[in-house]
Amino acid sequence: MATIGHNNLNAKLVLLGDMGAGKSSLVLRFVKGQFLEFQESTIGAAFFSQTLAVNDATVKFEIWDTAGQERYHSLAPMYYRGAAAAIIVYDITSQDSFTRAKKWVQELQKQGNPNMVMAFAGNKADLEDKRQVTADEARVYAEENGLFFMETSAKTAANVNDIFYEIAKRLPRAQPAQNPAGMVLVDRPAEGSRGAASCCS
Ligand SMILES: Nc1nc2c(ncn2[C@@H]2O[C@H](COP(=O)(O)OP(=O)(O)OP(=O)(O)O)[C@@H](O)[C@H]2O)c(=O)[nH]1
Repeated sequence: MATIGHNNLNAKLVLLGDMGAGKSSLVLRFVKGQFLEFQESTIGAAFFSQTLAVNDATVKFEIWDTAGQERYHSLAPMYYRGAAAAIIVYDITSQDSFTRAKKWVQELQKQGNPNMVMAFAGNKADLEDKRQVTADEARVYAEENGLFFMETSAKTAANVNDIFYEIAKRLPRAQPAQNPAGMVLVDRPAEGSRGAASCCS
């Protein structure tokens, strides 16, 4: 969920997509400005955080980078449950990864937070000569499903900060802080003083 207080917003964000699509690479590029040609496959999930300034507010993303291997699929709800935003990633050089990404969208539409901001990222845009998924095909799909679409490259950094920035701008701002410390403090008059004119300014 996104929580807000004094113009500071905390937002849980999850990355989903086929193995090898470039989820970890996008996060590594966004959080550390790095890219590894041989990025290791994620086991389970990995957590990162990064803060962005957007207009007069700051958004602290709490990022869950999930593992794309099928054997980890059953863990995914733990990471997307309660998320304010998701980036569904496919690899523009792989039709299979595009098909897999659409399955993730369906799953989020059925089981995710209904107000979730969803971004659809066609990654590896630097590999134009190996392209299997056209930008038009993905854009039409994204529009039909209420997602916003960008092609990205974790390798060249194209559109990487932009996709997080776009998400930050789209997060709903009207929500009051939701017990950030997990505790509810109620300012209740002491027993016996109720109704008395003894209170309290
Ligand atoms: N050319 C190119 N290669 C990329 C890009 N993004 C990722 N890669 C490469 O693709 C491979 C897989 O990237 P990862 O970031 O591990 O993919 P992932 O989606 O996190 O994979 P899992 O952890 O298995 O789910 C790595 O060798 C990366 O170097 C990109 O934008 N361009």
